Amino acid sequence: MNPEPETISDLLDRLCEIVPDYPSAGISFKDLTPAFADAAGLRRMVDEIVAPFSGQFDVIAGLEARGFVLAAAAAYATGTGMVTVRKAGKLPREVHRDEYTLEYGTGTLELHRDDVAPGTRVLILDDVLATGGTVGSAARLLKMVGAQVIGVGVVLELQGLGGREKLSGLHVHSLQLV
Ligand SMILES: O=P(O)(O)OC[C@H]1O[C@H](OP(=O)(O)OP(=O)(O)O)[C@H](O)[C@@H]1O
Ligand SMILES: Nc1ncnc2[nH]cnc12
Repeated sequence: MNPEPETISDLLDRLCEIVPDYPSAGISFKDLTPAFADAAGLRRMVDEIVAPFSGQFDVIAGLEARGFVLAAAAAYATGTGMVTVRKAGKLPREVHRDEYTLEYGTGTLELHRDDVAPGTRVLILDDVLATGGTVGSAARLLKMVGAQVIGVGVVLELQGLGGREKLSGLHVHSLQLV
């Protein structure tokens, strides 16, 4: 008899490393690099993160840096393009800029003004949703160019940090609550 297939939750428990006090004291850092490095892990995460949004998006936005891994793979798998939402100072042409706060600091995200045409339906992907600062910022940038954010996919949703509440009005799909 075949063994039961591993659930996505069991897979993530196995392939996510928890690093205490990184990048600063008191933060329990969820490191998904082992899951990205695992062939079956990467495939499961990508397939399951886009599944609820099938047919609803024209392009996938990846949030620097770990969101790029998921977004590029998901764009290839679904036959769409991928847009990079980057940390400040990395994009060479005219950008929109937005400042935000996250669990362990503050940041600035940028999006090229012409990378997404008005009316484009965009799915945002990232590895972790914590306070929602990063995804909220990306959603504002996409709004500035007239795009329609149809949803947000994340691998891990950290509970108790208010991320989902901050993104009220957006369809947020997470593979695991931690
Ligand atoms: O919901 P939030 O509180 O905004 O936190 C989530 C964000 O934090 C991490 O990125 P980080 O800024 O550490 O950047 P990195 O991916 O470049 O390491 C993570 O990859 C998310 O993008
Ligand atoms: N605890 C955490 N682990 C990994 N990424 C994060 N982004 C924000 N908080 C995080």
